[in-house]
Amino acid sequence: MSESPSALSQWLDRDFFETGAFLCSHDGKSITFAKGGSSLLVDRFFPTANPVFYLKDFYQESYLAYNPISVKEFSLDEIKAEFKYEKTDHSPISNDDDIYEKDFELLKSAFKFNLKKVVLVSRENYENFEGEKTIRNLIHKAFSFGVGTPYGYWNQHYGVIGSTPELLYQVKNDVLTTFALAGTAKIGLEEELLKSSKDRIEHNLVIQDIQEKLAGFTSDLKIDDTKIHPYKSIVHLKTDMVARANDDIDFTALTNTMSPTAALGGYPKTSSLQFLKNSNYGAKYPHRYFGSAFGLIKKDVKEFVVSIRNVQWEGKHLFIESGGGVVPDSVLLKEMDEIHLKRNTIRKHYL
Ligand SMILES: C=C(O[C@@H]1C=C(C(=O)O)C=C[C@H]1O)C(=O)O
Repeated sequence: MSESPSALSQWLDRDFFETGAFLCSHDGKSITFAKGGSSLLVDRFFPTANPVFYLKDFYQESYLAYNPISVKEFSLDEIKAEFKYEKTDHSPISNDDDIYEKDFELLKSAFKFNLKKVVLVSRENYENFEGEKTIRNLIHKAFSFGVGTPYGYWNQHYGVIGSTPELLYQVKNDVLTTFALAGTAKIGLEEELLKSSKDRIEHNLVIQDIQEKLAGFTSDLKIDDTKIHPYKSIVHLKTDMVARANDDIDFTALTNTMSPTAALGGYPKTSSLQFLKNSNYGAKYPHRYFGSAFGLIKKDVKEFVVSIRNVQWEGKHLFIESGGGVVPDSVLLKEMDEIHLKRNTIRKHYL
């Protein structure tokens, strides 16, 4: 007897592979898939009860708003049964590590001014996005990664699929959940990371940044102790934060204010973004979604993750971006190692 097709395989069609999205909830309990429909550039979230996905521009207060034709929740078992990996070759063709080095030197002199931390990024490029085959492979990989929150979004021009360790915020009922995640080491070096003053400085700037930003939107903020957070072959410093959300919260304003936090932009926000826009990397890639907010607004939950630890594509061209926080005490070779640790963890699993 042949097996009957699952609800997921019946729902999947060409629309999904042209424009689609998915997001796993922070507690891992529900996985929302979306297909078809269109994306448009907006400055404000829609006042609608229908679920809408938003991807923020890293540098600007504007969003790609994705309003799908069909939205459905599927179980992890259904997803794992549907999306299988089909072998393919994505050899690296180039990277921007030379630009990273130049920006690192520029930044070191900029620290004399009003800057405490900037998150510099590099990327590696690979051959050949292959449409449905690549999307299926990447979805399989995002859900078999083992840590983080699987997410993805694509249209005919741009796409991103990954499993992120970082929640920007979740608001459920009147509770806002978030955390500071910054400070990185290889697995096995947990004690050194907890004791590293450079990593503590980077991390505490993220706590301070989130605390300052939440002040206008929440009350009763509680900040937990800083702990180790494992992510495959990497460990991070993580501090949980929870607050009571104000009744009249404006989610566009909250997302604009929170993103990017000092974990992805820098501290203070305005001058670090100014530095990044004017950097060699910013000049080469003036349009950027890496490290920005991606999320879902629906009636009872508002949830945004930070778009990192992913594979992205533009046209046929695939790439992985990775970054790390730079403070005045940072050393170039160590920062490059951190970028390579993050990049290799993603490349080994996904490509
Ligand atoms: C920028 C990335 O990660 C971010 C930067 C970190 C750091 O500087 O230590 C740690 C976690 C993330 O907040 C990335 O994954 O590329």
